[in-house]
Amino acid sequence: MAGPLYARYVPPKPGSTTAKPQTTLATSNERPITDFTKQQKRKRDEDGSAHPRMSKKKQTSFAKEDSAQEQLKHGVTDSSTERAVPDKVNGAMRKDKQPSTKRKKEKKKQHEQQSEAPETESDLPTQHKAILAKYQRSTQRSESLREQQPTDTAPDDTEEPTVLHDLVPLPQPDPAPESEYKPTFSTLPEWLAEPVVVRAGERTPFKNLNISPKLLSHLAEKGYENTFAIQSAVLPLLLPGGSGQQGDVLVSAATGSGKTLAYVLPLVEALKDNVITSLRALIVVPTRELVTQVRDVAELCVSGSGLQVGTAVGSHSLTVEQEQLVQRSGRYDPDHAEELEQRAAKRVMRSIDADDDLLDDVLTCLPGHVPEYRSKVDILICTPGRLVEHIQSTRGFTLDHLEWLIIDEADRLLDESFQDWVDVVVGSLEREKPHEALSVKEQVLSKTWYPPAKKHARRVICSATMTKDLEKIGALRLKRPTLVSATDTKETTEAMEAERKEYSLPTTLDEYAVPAGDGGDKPLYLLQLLHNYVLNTSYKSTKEADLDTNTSDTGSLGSSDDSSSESDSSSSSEDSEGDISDSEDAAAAHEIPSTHPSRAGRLNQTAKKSPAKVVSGVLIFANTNENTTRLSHLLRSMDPSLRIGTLTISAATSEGRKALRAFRQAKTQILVASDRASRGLDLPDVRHIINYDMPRNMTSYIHRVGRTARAGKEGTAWTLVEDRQARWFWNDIARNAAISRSSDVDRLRVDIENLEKTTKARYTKALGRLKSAVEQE
Ligand SMILES: Nc1ncnc2c1ncn2[C@@H]1O[C@H](COP(=O)(O)OP(=O)(O)OP(=O)(O)O)[C@@H](O)[C@H]1O
Repeated sequence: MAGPLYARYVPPKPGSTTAKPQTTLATSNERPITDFTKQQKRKRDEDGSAHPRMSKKKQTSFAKEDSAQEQLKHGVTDSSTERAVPDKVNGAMRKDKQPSTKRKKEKKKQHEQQSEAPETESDLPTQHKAILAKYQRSTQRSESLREQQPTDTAPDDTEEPTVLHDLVPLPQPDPAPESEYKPTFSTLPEWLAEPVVVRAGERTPFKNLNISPKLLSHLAEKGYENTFAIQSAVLPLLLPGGSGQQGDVLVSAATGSGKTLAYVLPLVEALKDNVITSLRALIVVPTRELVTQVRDVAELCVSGSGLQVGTAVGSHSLTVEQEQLVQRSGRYDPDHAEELEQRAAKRVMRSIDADDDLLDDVLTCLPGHVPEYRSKVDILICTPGRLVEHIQSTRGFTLDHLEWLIIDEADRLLDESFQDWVDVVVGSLEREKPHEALSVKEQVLSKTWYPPAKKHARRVICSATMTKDLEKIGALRLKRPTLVSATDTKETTEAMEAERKEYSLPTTLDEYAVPAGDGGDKPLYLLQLLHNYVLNTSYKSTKEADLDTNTSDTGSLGSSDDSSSESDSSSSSEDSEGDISDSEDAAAAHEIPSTHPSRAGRLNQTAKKSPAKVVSGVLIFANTNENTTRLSHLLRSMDPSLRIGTLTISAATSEGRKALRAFRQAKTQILVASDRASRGLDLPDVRHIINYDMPRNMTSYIHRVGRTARAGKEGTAWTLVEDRQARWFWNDIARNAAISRSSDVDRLRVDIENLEKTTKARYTKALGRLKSAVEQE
């Protein structure tokens, strides 16, 4: 049997005068048609019959083949009909079988015929005419058919409407509701994505926890009988014998929720039985004020236990601190001493170990003795920069014995590099202990095939605004971590989880936004706010009249009386505030009298308190040191009766400490501060926070307002909002879905238009004085 004869037609090259058919074989295993095939073909040609076993398809193919050969013989070009193409191949194949001279002659003849090809139809031979006529007929027929066919767009008027005859469409079920897409994956690790959430208000008596009686008595002295919510979740995890299985713990809870005690108690409980003093717990906090504050809590817990608490802050002299932290003595060890003495002698010759500080101490030791260092503290509370200094330059200061590493205000500490403190501390924790630092048991075991694994210093990481940045958290090399998250709000745990609230504000906190126009007269707004709503002092009579009679012209706050509401709404409609737009309008719905009668009542109570006795402090935040000092200066000269303290980052420690002490003791009623006071400070009786300058971000807002409403006490936060800041404030702070708050932020309008002339004059004078003071600087 012949192989399959597929061929591809190659059209003539453009410009060639002849329409010579070319063929290209598609198969390589072609072979000439066998004699048998030729005989069969010849027979078929003679009697017009097909091969008995030939299929119909093949018969048609042969018929086509013959007709094409006929056409070729008579010089019909390929382009005349498509159907001739495959047949021409066979024709060519057959020609291949002819001797080459014969083929050449035939080609020549063909060429001559084609070059003499007739131009008109009448010149064509009769057979060709018939083919051409057939072709033309078929084209005409297909064209007429195409014309008859209706187009898609044509309206089908002829179609009759379908009569259903009792056939009604079957009722179809409603489409299945598409379920809301909930990703089954998280980019966060499971422990971080799904924290242990503590219910608000969950309290446990301290005595029910694994706490020693002595510690319990210290707590009782302070009046602490029951845990706060976060403590009831964290203490069982961290206390010795608890359920924590020594894993690391991250604590995320609102400001003032008692995180300090939650980590100080367990570490004191765990270390209290140690006989030898060594540095076993390190508490890192961002500011020196916090160092002092945490030390107070630690001192309370360690009293009577023999544990030593030390501090390290950048503002103290390094040498003094070194003395306070490390005890240097000599140990009799003649072999080692000899070696060290030799090295020390070489160093004197400046040949080796120029930086080996240990050798300094060798020279001061008794003969045959080597220097030995011991930590003077068990618990060290420090700022990160100074810690790095001690690790790098204090002889004998080592973290080799560390069992607890606490990082408070972690998001802030991990955000800022502080001399790459994380890498230095973690690196120091992970290095192999020198042989001398090993206990006798460890020394013996270290010589075996299976030396004991280095003990992991347990990490406790705390913040009110815990970072979820894995890179930052990863740098701490946590082991089996658990995130404990507490909300001090009334929302249920489920609601919190559903809404994925990341931060929470204390339930006892009230928040107000005070529109301050374009910000040009912010000091006046502040003064009005202070006198009428916060301190309620010199303007008290006016204010009380406002609250009682609702004829206020100094602010929109009044009672829940209808007339008051009217005056409020009219005043707010008159105040058209440029770009405040929709967010502000929405916020206008939270104007105090109509929406929060309870809160208005609370504010009325505050306002009606005796003006003579200032019962609570006010913390005013400005953004920079310069703003802080200037504002403090301006307020003093506008109203000399105000007792004001100032706390800036640049203030010397003693100045800052003095300012804080005076404020704590209520010698000053107002503390104007930079963000130095925004983190962690636990100032008693701070009833009001005023954001004179808008905080730079949401985190900063949470920490600032968290200086009030602590430990279940009430507090109020006021934020002066300039027109250009309104949109950002309402969207990112006041209505931020990530913040869980017990009530909405209200807007309070403070009117400075109708201020008394004397106040305005005083303000202008004060500005003049400030200007000259600034010029003198
Ligand atoms: N169990 C308790 N009972 C009563 N008061 C407590 C209890 N625990 C802590 N406090 C008090 O609550 C106040 C706030 O505690 P703490 O300063 O530890 O809060 P915090 O969560 O660390 O706040 P921040 O995030 O602002 O640093 C402190 O005055 C502390 O004395």
